[in-house]
Amino acid sequence: MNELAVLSKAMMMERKDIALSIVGGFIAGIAGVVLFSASGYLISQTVFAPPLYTLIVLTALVKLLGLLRAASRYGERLYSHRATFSILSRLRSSYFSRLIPVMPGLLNKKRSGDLLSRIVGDVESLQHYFLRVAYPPIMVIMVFLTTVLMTSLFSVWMAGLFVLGMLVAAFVVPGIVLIGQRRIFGRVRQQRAAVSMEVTEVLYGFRDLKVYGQLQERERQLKQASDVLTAEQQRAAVHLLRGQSMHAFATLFISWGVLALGAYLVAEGELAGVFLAMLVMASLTLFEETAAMATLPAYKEASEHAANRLAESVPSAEEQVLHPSGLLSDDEAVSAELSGVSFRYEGEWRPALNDVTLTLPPGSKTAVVGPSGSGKSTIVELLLKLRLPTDGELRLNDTPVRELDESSVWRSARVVLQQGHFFRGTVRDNLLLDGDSHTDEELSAVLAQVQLHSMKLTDAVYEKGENLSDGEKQRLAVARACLRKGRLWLLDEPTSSMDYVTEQRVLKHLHEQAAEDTLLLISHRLTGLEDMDQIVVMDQGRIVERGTYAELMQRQGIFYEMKQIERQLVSP
Ligand SMILES: Nc1ncnc2c1ncn2[C@@H]1O[C@H](COP(=O)(O)OP(=O)(O)OP(=O)(O)O)[C@@H](O)[C@H]1O
Repeated sequence: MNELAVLSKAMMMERKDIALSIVGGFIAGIAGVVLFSASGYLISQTVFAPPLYTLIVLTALVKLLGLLRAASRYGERLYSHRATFSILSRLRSSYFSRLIPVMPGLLNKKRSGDLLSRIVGDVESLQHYFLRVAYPPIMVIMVFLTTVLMTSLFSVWMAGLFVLGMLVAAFVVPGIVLIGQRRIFGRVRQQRAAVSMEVTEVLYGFRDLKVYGQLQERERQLKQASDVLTAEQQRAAVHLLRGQSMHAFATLFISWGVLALGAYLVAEGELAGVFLAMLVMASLTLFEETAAMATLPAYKEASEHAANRLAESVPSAEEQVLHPSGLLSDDEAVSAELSGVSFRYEGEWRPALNDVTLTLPPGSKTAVVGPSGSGKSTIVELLLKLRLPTDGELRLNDTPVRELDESSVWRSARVVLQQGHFFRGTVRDNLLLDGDSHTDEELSAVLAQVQLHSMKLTDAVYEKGENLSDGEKQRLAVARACLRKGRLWLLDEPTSSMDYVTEQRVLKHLHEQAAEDTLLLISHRLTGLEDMDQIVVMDQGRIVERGTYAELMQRQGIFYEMKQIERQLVSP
């Protein structure tokens, strides 16, 4: 299902508000046409000095129509905007729910700035679809047909001219506006994506750009891209205004035509003169209602393009594997089994994991060691179902991971990744990330357990944890994991930036808390691994050695050599 199909579905769900807004818009449109026609008729009638009650009735009717028009226009705006915002929120949730599962792979292909531009700009563009694309033709057709029907009661010729005018206003003018529009709006979109990319690059790389003396140059490029975007947006706005002016000119021209034809029909005795002003006023008001048709092609094109861009960044609902329903139980420690698992990142020729077979029995403690780039973190990503194996099978609690609901996997896992993310807010906000409720006493106790005794829950945390040291960030990430309920601990170098004493205390606490759970620890240091049930040594995506600490030391293989090197480095 692409975004336009999602949009249509969302519109169906808001059908009550949409129906009410159509009724409101129709009443407002017809009330406007009748109001101005009645005013024209009233002015013409006064020339014949009619009885006072005629004028009183007409004046009262005009006032009543004025009130009706205002009230129904208000209702139309209220319901149509309410429907629009509900549709927008449905679109956002639908887009995000399809985006999240493919996010890790997507960031490999798209720059985050481009993705941001899609999430914000394109989803936002779709909000115009109902108000500016789907709604105006319905309204115009309803108001127009009713007016033509009423006009034909006075003169068929005049009704014919109205039809001609409508063809010009609804097809010819929008057709002309369409010429060149794709190019102009395409450039705006392209440039908007370019600016988003520049902004994210400058924001993410601010410090490095500054230190390497490149900041000014990047700022200059950003300003340049922003200036080009402004110029393109101006061009697009001028294009839209040109369309609107063309529409105003064409409809005014048609009203002059109505006046000329009316005068001719009056002179020929085919139309009573008292109706002339009424028909001219009706045409002026009717064509005012069609103004939205002039900008319709622009919004239609923008919405369709946005829908395509969104559809291209996430697989459609049909393409996605049916949402698996398997759940991991929180009551028992999780078991994991990788059988001949290989994994290759998209676009890479070399597999990050190559025929890996590994079992993590429930409640076991496993350490994974090995040189940088050997595939250790990739195992964690697969266990978290952030990515699926290219080959082989991965089972959690004896269920193939493909059949498990991702949220259930994430709920069962306590994760500390190498680069944990911290949000702007307080320490408390960052601890309560998963929405679980914990008392302040519990939170403070966990902070103490991870050796953050001096940190207060109200302490500020800057964006990306800028005001915390790397070791503090790691301890806060460990605290976050400790507060969760899952029975599978996945710790990717959780203590690499801590001093030796703190590291030992934090690891001791982790072992105590995870005593009954399954734990996988990726470690760059080879100390403190004596109590592990198994140690797995990886190199170039393969498991090259495995066993307990004692077994590996006795075998005097790769682990033993690594240990000797570490010992020499620590005490030369
Ligand atoms: N997002 C990615 N896209 C493409 N290749 C990747 C990606 N992430 C990792 N790789 C590659 O996959 C291989 C394994 O990476 P992985 O992060 O699993 O290694 P690691 O053993 O955890 O390394 P380190 O100890 O440095 O964290 C590396 O060659 C790396 O370049």
